[in-house]
Amino acid sequence: MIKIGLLGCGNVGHIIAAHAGGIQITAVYDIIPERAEELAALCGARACTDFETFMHDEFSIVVEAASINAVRTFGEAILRSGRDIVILSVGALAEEDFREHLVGVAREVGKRIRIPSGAILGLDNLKICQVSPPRQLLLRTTKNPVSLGMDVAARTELFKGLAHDCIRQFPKNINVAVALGLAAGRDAEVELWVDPAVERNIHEVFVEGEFGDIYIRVSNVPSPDNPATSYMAALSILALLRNLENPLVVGT
Ligand SMILES: NC(=O)C1=CN([C@@H]2O[C@H](COP(=O)(O)OP(=O)(O)OC[C@H]3O[C@@H](n4cnc5c(N)ncnc54)[C@H](OP(=O)(O)O)[C@@H]3O)[C@@H](O)[C@H]2O)C=CC1
Ligand SMILES: O=C([O-])CC(=O)C(=O)O
Repeated sequence: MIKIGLLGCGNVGHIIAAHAGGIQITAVYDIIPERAEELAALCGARACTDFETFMHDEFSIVVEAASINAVRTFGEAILRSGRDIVILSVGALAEEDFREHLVGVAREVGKRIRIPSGAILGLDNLKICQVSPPRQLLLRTTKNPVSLGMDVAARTELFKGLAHDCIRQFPKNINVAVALGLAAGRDAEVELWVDPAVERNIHEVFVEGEFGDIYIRVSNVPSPDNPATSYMAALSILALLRNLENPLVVGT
């Protein structure tokens, strides 16, 4: 059975714990000790109120569902401890220097950084763009203003530009754009909209290249405890973990 340590005991942490069949969560850590204690009690893990104690527990993978800052702070130490890391706050890898450093550490110690598909689809075959660079790679994200803690009366464009700039301004709402860029091998263009008429987190991906045209539209149910985060993102981590040891690998 795969043993994981869970870094981040918020919304995604709770969904993972609730559906962790076949996966043993041995330790959990959150910057807010009460959250770690509450989640630990739910899933039979050890509650850790500091990172060092967490790292002393027995697990082979850390699942990060905390924040970009958590990846920046703990990513290297996790890899150097001999564990793989699954990073949901993938926006941390938007900054090239940090990304190259972390990937260099992973290479040096022979460990892996895994990026789940999260709240988007298509990361598998978007890797063709690393072979055949696309003419266009655009993500249009539309969320209810509540997801961004805003109150607006009409559909409004909050951002238009490149993913690495967008994630700086909206670190909890556009990790998907960074994941798309990492899959495709180039920074994605992003439009971020809020619309009081939509109930879901809608991600539309437009790609054009010598291979043809791609349009993907994902209409995600927001998670119960954090509307900025789609429920699918937590399911995606569970699917990744369940398939880790499967000898049959599906998707590019
Ligand atoms: N790649 C993707 O497609 C997606 C990525 N995400 C990202 O996944 C992450 C988790 O999402 P979600 O569970 O909804 O978020 P939540 O805010 O519900 O939970 C995150 C938890 O981690 C804690 N935390 C934050 N920073 C640290 C740290 N440095 N050390 C320890 N604990 C920390 C938070 O505390 P506090 O509240 O005090 O910050 C909170 O308790 C977010 O970064 C989100 O943006 C989400 C959806 C899709
Ligand atoms: O990518 C993110 O940060 C969150 C997101 O858009 C989603 O969960 O739909």
